[in-house]
Amino acid sequence: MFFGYMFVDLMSPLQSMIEAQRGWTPDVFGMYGSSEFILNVFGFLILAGIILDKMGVRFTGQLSASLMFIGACLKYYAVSDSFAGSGIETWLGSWWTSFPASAKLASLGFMIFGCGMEMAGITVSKAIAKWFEGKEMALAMGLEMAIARVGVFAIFSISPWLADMAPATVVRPVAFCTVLLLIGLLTFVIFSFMDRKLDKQLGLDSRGGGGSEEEFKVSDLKYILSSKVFWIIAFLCVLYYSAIFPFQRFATNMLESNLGVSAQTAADIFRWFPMGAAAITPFLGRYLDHKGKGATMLILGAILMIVCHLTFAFVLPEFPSKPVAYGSIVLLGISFSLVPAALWPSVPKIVETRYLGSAYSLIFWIQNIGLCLFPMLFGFALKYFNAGRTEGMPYDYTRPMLIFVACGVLAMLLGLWLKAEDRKKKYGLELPNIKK
Ligand SMILES: NCCCC[C@H](N)C(=O)NCC(=O)O
Repeated sequence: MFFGYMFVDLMSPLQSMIEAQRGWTPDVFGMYGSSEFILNVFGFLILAGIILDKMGVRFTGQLSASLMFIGACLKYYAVSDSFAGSGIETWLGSWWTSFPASAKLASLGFMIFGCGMEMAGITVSKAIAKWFEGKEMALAMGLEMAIARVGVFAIFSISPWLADMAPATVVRPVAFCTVLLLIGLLTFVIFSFMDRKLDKQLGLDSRGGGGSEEEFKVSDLKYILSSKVFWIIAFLCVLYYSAIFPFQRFATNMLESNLGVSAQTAADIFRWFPMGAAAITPFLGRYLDHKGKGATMLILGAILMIVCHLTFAFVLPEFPSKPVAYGSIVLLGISFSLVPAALWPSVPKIVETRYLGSAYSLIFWIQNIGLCLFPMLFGFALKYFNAGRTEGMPYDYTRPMLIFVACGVLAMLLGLWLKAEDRKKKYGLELPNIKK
């Protein structure tokens, strides 16, 4: 997950460079960002959940890590100098000419990578639920997410540095992260040996099932889909994350534009966002394990996000101050700890273990629809509200940022609804995970 999250965001601090070197304008950049989720949205994630519940975490984990690596190799080729001037480039550049050939192939690679990445995400969640059921599950999930966030911090630091080495190029960071993904694949193979040992100790079959639980059937999906609380969690997830991950891809340029600083300085400021989240998420996970209050954390997280996005939209353009930027980034980091720390461990409380893979995949699927649409929507809004901008001028982010504010408001309302449902139906979302 560490290397996966690095790969996802390696281009985020390089928006200006990729625009200058490969002609990726903000709308192209936004569409490239969305491509990570396209195949998932068109059904791959549902299939991934079924594969996970049928085949178990070992097979699915290795398959997903392989897809991530294959997608990364394709993206590397797309931005490499050997692609420039090749026959494939000429052909890809001959249609839909406003979308550069390199962006088309990079997007295809990112799509394949995205299938693996999301499949790995649900696999890791199910594996943690399997290893830590009735124990420190939220802490374990919090630590996993913290490691992923450190990956984002690392790439916001490393990517501009690698790219800026003479001769400045976007190819170097892509190559670096592709190698890391190969190492990631190998680490999952090692995990698989450990997981097989756990199954032997627990007396489970080769896909990690066969204990007291019944086997998963595709028709079981109806139990998940007919649950109201499942839909509340799924919509809260899509709204919240749609205002985080797509924002993350534009945040460096937003800070560059609002503060009038270089891409490197902006990335140096923004990288503290995932780092703040990484530092706090495990503590919140531990708090949840021992004290509970999951639904309350979701509401609080959404409120903090609204405050931060309003600050980016209205305060920073008027007062381009670094302390204000740092303050909002840290607050957003706290929000980004509260919501994930509470959201993912809530899922095993509302569905049975045998369809946990499918439940996570359905939530990820709905979330991916948002993650796919919002970078495009935001990219288009940015271009639309900056119609008169000439090359080299900063972008005006004020009105586009209201898209993210609206997501936060709706997520907060869903959090309140979830808390009310939990009070009525006693799902235990406000209760601790550790059973004494
Ligand atoms: N590619 C970055 C998006 C990851 C989305 C993933 N479905 C997810 O929600 N992961 C949990 C998290 O909090 O990062």
